Amino acid sequence: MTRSITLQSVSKRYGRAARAVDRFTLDVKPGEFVVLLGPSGCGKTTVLRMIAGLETITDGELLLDGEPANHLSPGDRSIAMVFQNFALYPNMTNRENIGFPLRVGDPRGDRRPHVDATARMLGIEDVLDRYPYQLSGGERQRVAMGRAISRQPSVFLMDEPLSNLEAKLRNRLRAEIAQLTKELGVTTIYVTQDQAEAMSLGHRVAVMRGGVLQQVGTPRDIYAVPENVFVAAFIGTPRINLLQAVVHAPLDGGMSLDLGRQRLNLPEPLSVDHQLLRIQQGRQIIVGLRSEATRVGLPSQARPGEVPLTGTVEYTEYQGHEALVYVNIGSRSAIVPNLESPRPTISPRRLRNRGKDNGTMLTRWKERMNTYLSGPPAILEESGPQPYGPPAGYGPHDPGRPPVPANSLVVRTSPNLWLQPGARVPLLVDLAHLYVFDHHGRRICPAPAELLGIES
Ligand SMILES: Nc1ncnc2c1ncn2[C@@H]1O[C@H](COP(=O)(O)OP(=O)(O)OP(=O)(O)O)[C@@H](O)[C@H]1O
Repeated sequence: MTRSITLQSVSKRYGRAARAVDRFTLDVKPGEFVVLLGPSGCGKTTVLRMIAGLETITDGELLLDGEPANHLSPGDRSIAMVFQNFALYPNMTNRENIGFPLRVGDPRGDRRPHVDATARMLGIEDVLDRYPYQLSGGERQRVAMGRAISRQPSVFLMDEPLSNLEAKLRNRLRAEIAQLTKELGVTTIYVTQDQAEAMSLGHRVAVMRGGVLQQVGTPRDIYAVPENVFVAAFIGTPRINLLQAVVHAPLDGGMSLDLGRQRLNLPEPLSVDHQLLRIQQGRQIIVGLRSEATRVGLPSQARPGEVPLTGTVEYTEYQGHEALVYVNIGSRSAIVPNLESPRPTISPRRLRNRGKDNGTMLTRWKERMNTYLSGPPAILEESGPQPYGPPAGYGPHDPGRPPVPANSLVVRTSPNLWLQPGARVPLLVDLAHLYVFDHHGRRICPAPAELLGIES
């Protein structure tokens, strides 16, 4: 049996602290595999524990198969949890560990065939008669999964089950988990901080920040149409280039995005998406370009929709199958704070005003917007010369390497194109891959469906 899970505006407050989870709404279909993704402390585990019944729900409603479930005890929910630190009974063999849930259900039943079948599925038949301390990390995690499977749950909740394992094993087990949950067809919610893991495992991915759900969608959708700058920056390697810019839209001339020392000219006739940028005239915006949106090429080689820029090579990172070139184009990066560890916060002003004015539409709207993004998602202010240092998330950096300017644009190229630091390079930007975010961090290009009058 597999079941649906619905969270309707669910919140969790621990004591008097700010909400660890804030009005979280999600509908998980029977048999679906949904990944909760976000940095440390954003509330993922809390959501999982509320579904399992290990944490009470402060506000909102949990439905299992459409039935209210807030009041159900953990034992009545038919849910199995797998944690990152494999909680096995040390004084039981692995066979006894896997068979334990069966023993609880039917003390006299013959558990052997079931345990053997589960162990075969997980490839751990050889270690069944050993104790957990005699296993490798990967084997122990498989036994923990085996124990979860023997309960024949209708829901799997997995809390970073692979994070303690080394990279190769993690990749292998990741594939096994995908296969296993598909075979079992059990509804699964999987928590991780690793975007690559989320993208490869989830039918859908729910991105969280500071207790607030930012976006939920298929991996393809959240990569291709991130709703805000936080999602854009959290998904994808290398991290998306985010540049401070100003919309330049004179009444009598062409429209462009001013990046500092140069402009991205938007070709005429303007696309609908670009026409909608006109209302941002003179405003600070954020331009997002993934590394594959820009290539090294002369203006004469431009394909339709590509516009030229130039830059100076700062550094090249050889990756084997490709090279990442860090190019200075004279622009300034927009910094997305809290990508690593946002914490829910309540502003002192909100605290002071609490209780005084809780009625007006404007107040409620402001609250909703604040909650939606949980603090400013990007910093645009000039803050003097930026320190040189590798931008976070752009791959390994060892201390012996030359410093990489924080403002450089990362461009993906062929590994055969070796560009020396200091070289001037012509670049072509594919405007089909251009993102623009407003100063609140909301995506305005490609235009949100509701602005275009499209039902999403
Ligand atoms: N029992 C608790 N009492 C008080 N605060 C808690 C408790 N459990 C979690 N929190 C707080 O709630 C917030 C969300 O924590 P949670 O563990 O859900 O985040 P997470 O996204 O799962 O983090 P991680 O990826 O590091 O496990 C954090 O600020 C955390 O400090």
